[in-house]
Amino acid sequence: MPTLGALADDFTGATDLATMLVARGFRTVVAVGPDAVAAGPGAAGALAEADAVVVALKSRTAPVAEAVEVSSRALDALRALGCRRFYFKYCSTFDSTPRGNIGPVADALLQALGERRTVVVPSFPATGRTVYRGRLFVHDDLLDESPMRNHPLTPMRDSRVERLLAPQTAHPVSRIGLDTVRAGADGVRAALDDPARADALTVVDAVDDEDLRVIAAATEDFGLVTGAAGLAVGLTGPHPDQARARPASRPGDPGVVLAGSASAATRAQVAHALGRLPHRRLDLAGLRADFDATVAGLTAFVRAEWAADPTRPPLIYAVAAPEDVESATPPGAEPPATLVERALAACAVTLVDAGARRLQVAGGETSGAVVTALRARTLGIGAPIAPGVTWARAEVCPTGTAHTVDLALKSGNFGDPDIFTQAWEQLV
Ligand SMILES: Nc1ncnc2c1ncn2[C@@H]1O[C@H](COP(=O)(O)OP(=O)(O)O)[C@@H](O)[C@H]1O
Ligand SMILES: O=C(O)[C@@H](O)C(=O)COP(=O)(O)O
Repeated sequence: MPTLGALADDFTGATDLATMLVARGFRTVVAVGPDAVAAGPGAAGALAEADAVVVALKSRTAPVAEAVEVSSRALDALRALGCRRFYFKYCSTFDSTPRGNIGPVADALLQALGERRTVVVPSFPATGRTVYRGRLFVHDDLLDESPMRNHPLTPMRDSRVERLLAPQTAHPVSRIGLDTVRAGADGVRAALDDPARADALTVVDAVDDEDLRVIAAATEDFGLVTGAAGLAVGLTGPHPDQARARPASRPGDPGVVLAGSASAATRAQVAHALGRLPHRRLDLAGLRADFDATVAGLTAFVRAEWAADPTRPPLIYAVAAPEDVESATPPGAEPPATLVERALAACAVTLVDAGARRLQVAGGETSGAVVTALRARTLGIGAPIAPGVTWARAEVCPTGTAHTVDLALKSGNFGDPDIFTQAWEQLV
C-alpha cells in the first residue's frame, strides 16, 4: 500500500518527481488524473504495490476553482488508497500567476488535511534552480531575467518567491534563510515551530542537495510538503534496488517527437533537430482554417518518413524562434495555446494507431493534452534521460485499441540540445 501521495500540477512535473522518487527507493507509479487512482487497489495492482503514487494533473494553468477541485479529488483518492504523507509538486520555476494556482491548491490541501502550515521549496539544483535570500535563480539568472519572463502561459516577472506567492494564498507567507538551513535540520525545525510561522507557507532557501536533505529532515512529520522535485532528494523509500519499467518498443519501431513548448531549452533542441530529423512546423492559420485536414497532412508526412527511414523519428514542432509565439488571439479564433495542444494531441492519437511506439513530447501542458488524448491510466517509470526527464511505459487506448508505448514527457526547459536525437538510445 502506498504511503506517499503526490500531486503534480502538470504531466512533465509528474514524471520528473516520479523519476526522483524511484531513484530514492520508492516504487512509484504515475496515475493519470484522480480517476486513475480512484479505481483503487483492487482494480489496479500496480498502485497497490507502489510505495508512492504521483497523480499527474493538468491544473497549472486551469481556472483556479478547477485546479482546486481536481487537486482535492486527487488528494481524496490518494487518501483512500492509503497514503498518509503528501507532496504537492509544482514547477521549479514557480510557474503561476497572481491568482494561482500554487497558493490556492496549497491552501485547499492544507485545509483538507487539517494541517496549518507547510514549506515552499522550488529549488532543484540538478537543473540549475536555486533559492537564495528568497530569490529564485535559473542557473545564473534571476527568474524574472531568465527566458521564463516570456513564457506564453505563465510569464514570470518577479523572482522573489514570497512576493509571487503572497497574492495567491490566504496564509501568511514567511521565509527561512540559507544561514538557518546550513545550521542543520534542528535549527530549521525550530524556525518552523516558531509560533509566528504556525499558519504560514514558509519559503525555504536551498542552493544544493544537502540543503534540500536538511529541509526534508526538518519536515519529515509534516502532512504536506510542497515544492519542485528537488525536495525528494531528501526522502528515502524502502526499495533501493527496484527494477525500472522495461521499454515497450524496440530500436527501429516508429517514433515521433511532438514539441509544443516555446521554452528556450526546447527551441535549442528544435534547432539541433532541424538539421538531423525530418520535420514540420505547426501551421496555426492552416489549423484554424481546416483542423482535420491540417492534422491529416502532418500525420501523412510522418508516415511517409517512417516508410522512407524508420530510424529517423520525425519532429512536429510549434515554435522555433520567440517570434513564432502568437501572443494575441485573432478575433473570434481559438487561442493559440489550446489550438497547438489539440493539434499535437490529435497527431499523437492518429500516429499511435498508425504504429508509433516511442514518443517524445516537449512541454508540460502539451504532455497533458497528449497523454490525456492517448487515454493512458498509469505510467511506469523507465530509463532516465536527463535530470528531470525519463522514459515511461504506458498502456494507451486512444480509439478503442490498446497499445503499449514508451513516452518521454520533457519539461520545456529541461534536457540537453541533442535530446530529440539522443534520448532513443536509452530505450534498450
Ligand atoms: N506559436 C504559439 N503561440 C502561442 N502559444 C503557443 C505556441 N506554440 C505553443 N504554444 C503553447 O505554449 C504552451 C507551452 O506550455 P508547455 O507545453 O507547458 O511548455 P513548457 O514546458 O515549455 O512550459 C502550450 O500551451 C502551447 O500550446
Ligand atoms: O519542476 C520543473 O521544472 C518541471 O518538473 C516542470 O514542472 C516543468 O514544467 P514545464 O516546463 O511546463 O514542462
